[in-house]
Amino acid sequence: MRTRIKICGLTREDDLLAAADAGADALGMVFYAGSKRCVDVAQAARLRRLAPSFVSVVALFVNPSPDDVQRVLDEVGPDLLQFHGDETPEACERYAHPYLRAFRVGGPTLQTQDDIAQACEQYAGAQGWLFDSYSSGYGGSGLAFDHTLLNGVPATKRRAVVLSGGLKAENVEAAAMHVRPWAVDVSSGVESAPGIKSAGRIQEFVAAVRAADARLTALAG
Ligand SMILES: O=C(O)c1ccccc1N[C@@H]1O[C@H](COP(=O)(O)O)[C@@H](O)[C@H]1O
Repeated sequence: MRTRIKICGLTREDDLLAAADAGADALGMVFYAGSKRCVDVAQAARLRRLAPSFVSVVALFVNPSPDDVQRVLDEVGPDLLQFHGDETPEACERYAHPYLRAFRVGGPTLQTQDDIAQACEQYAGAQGWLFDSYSSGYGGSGLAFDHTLLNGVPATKRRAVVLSGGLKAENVEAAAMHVRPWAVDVSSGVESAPGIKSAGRIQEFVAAVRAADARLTALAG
């Protein structure tokens, strides 16, 4: 049992290296002008080159134009795309590139376990389903949601589940024990200011996830 960890919203070289050194499996960069964590393509390409082998790079978009996504694919070369807006399945799949579909749980169309089950079915082509909380912006709010709604995810699809939304060192162990996701994703919870990560907070977050893994392994054994 090893819950994968994505650290999102990286904007600085030192932060990216701190996340990799702490044991992150994935490093996220935001290409959404409405975010305080938005990076331009040139900076993202520099950051991407620093990512060590066997650590994935994820490019996050909110309702992007196809040209913008293609430019990031060509110039940054992310391993995964993350669509965090209102993109249709067709819009996510047009690049023939693996992607995460983010669902903003608690929003008008995602209120119940059935709503979530339907959303998962609609985006069956996604590499993973990322569950974030609904907020007035599109994400990175630091807000959590009712994790019991994830009982709507088909039981056979645990490997698709990425839990996010308001996670931090203080709550991720309990959240991982309850949801048992494949991966967790965090942005605000490891920051000292928007877009400025704290190496100490990242290390605490990773340690808390590993504590959940140890407890889940003991329970399984
Ligand atoms: O990080 C952002 O600024 C952002 C902007 C727009 C959409 C998504 C964004 N981040 C993602 O939001 C979730 C939750 O973040 P938090 O830990 O609650 O701050 C996470 O998946 C980020 O990748």
